[in-house]
Amino acid sequence: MSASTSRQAPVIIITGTPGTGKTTHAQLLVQESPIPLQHINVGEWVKEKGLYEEYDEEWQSYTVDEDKLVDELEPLASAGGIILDWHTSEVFPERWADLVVVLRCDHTRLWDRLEKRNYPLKKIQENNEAEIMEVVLDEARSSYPPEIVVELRSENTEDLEANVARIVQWIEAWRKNQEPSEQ
Ligand SMILES: Nc1ncnc2c1ncn2[C@@H]1O[C@H](COP(=O)(O)OP(=O)(O)OP(=O)(O)O)[C@@H](O)[C@H]1O
Repeated sequence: MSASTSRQAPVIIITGTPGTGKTTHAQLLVQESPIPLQHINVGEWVKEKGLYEEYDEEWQSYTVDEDKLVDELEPLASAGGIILDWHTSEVFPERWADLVVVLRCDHTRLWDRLEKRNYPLKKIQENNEAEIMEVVLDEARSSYPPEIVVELRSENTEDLEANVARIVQWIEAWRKNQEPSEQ
């Protein structure tokens, strides 16, 4: 059992290869959730709060200072009521997580989404390969108990809406579980 028993609201991690739809899901979930949730786009946080060691020009990405990141997020995770949106999950301690959603997408569709962002070819290839090899899914499965890791397809709007509805149902059930049982 996670540390959630002392929280009023859960910690939901939404992970997946870049472009699978984490931010799109998190934004809709904030709107649909029966309880207030704060969406933390971890990549943006890292930039805004300077939680990185350096900027890698070649890969056009930041090398994250993971210790600083975890320290910064700790109070928020302890309080609960957050969605952590990031392409990697193993950095977040197991005790934080109540639900880990891993978004998946067909790799050709993913390629198109990343191309639209004008990513360098190398970065598109790397992400595409990671999606095919299930890197993010494997990482989540090796970092959290299997019963809290859910793999969901994110190909189209129907998937998006169904996934968010499913997470909302999970939140309702989580809330019920937190209520003290009647004697
Ligand atoms: N289920 C979906 N149906 C249709 N379009 C989607 C879906 N998921 C994502 N997209 C589209 O794909 C693009 C990338 O989505 P988004 O920014 O949410 O991905 P991400 O996983 O958060 O990426 P990153 O890790 O780089 O932040 C956006 O243009 C978004 O509209």
